[in-house]
Amino acid sequence: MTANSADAIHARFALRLGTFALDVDMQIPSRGVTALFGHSGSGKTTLLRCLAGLVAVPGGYLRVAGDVWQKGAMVRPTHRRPLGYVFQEASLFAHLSVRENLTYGQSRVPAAQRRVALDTAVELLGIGPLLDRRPEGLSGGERQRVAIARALAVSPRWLLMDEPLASLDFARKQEILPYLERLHDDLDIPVLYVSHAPDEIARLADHIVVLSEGQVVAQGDLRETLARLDLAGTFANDVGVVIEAAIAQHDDADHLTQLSVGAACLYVSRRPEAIGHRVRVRVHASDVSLSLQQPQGTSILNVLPAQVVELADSPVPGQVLVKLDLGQTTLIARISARSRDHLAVAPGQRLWAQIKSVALLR
Ligand SMILES: Nc1ncnc2c1ncn2[C@@H]1O[C@H](COP(=O)(O)OP(=O)(O)OP(=O)(O)O)[C@@H](O)[C@H]1O
Repeated sequence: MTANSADAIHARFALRLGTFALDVDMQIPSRGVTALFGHSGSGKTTLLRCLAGLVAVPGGYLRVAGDVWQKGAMVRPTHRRPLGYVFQEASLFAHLSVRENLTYGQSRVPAAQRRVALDTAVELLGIGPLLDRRPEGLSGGERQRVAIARALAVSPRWLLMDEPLASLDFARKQEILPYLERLHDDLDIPVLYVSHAPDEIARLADHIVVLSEGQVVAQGDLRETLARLDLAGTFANDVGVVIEAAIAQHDDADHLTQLSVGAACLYVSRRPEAIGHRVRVRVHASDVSLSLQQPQGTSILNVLPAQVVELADSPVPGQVLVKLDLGQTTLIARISARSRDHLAVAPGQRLWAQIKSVALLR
C-alpha cells in the first residue's frame, strides 16, 4: 500500500498557537510504522494533539483507513476515536496493578470491537511477570512497556507514540526497541512514531514525515528520504542511510555476520537472525570514506565498488556529502571539501567506498 492509496491516512491541519504556525498536509500508508521527525519545537506534539482531537482545529481534515474523523463541521471527539496514545512518560494509574491498568483501558471498548486480545498485548510486550505489580515498583522501561500494552489493549485503529523512549537511558532504550520491532512485525496497526533520533527511526520505521517549523518538508519511503542530500540540513550530524540486506553467512570465530547487499557483501557484528533473514543496517555518512583505487592492506573489512550520483554541501563547514550508487542500494559519504578536490570527485565517477568497520560492529 502506498501513501496515496484510497486507504491511506490523510491529515490536513492549519492552526496558529501564539507565534507558532502549523500548516500540515500529510498522507501516510495505513500499514507499518511512520516516523514523524523534526527538531524540538517543529510541531510534532502539536500535530499529534490535532490528530487525537485534543486541539480544536476548525477546517481540519482527517481520514484514517477509509473512516473520516474530521471534515467541515464534523469533528469526532477524542473519546470516540479508536486511538492508542503513548506519551514520553508512562502515565499509569498508581493505585491500580499492571493488570488493572490494562483491563481499565480495555473495558472502555465494546466487546465486539476488541481486535487485540489482552493476552496478545501482554505477550508482545513481555509483561506477563509484571501483571500483579504496582507501577511504582517498576523500572522506567517496564512502565513504558506497560503503557504501550495498555495503548494496544484499547484495540486502536491507529497508534500514536510521542517519543516513547525519550525519558529512558540508553540501556532501557535497547531493552524496549526489540518489543517495538515485534509490534511492527506482528500487529496490523499503523503507528505514527514521533522521534528526533534518526537511529531509532532507522530501526523501526518504513515511512517518514519530516516537519520543520510547522510544515512538512518531506514525506515518503524511509530509505529514499534518508538518502536525500537536500534534507542534510534537517538531519545535520546524523546524515546516513539505511541498508536492507539478507544474512548470507555467520562467522562465529570472528563474531561476524556477512550480509549480501545486491552483488556486494557487508560484514557486521554477529547477528542473532538466521541465514536468509532480512535485516537493516544504518550507515552514517561520517563512517564512509572514498578511495580512487581498490584499497589493499587495509584494516577496513567493508570496501565496496560505487558510483558517484551527486554531491552537496554538508551542514558542517569544509565538508561535503557524496551520494553513491552501490547497485541495489545507496550510501552517503561525508568527506572534506579538500579531499573532494584532491580526488576530483564528480557525478558518474567510479570509485571505492570504505565503511569503517567499527561503525558496523556495534
Ligand atoms: N498552547 C500554546 N501556545 C503557544 N505556543 C505553543 C502552544 N503549544 C505549543 N506551542 C509552541 O508551538 C511550537 C511547537 O511545539 P511542539 O510541542 O508541537 O513541538 P515538538 O516538535 O513536539 O517539540 P519537542 O520535540 O521539543 O517536544 C513550540 O514553539 C511551542 O512553544
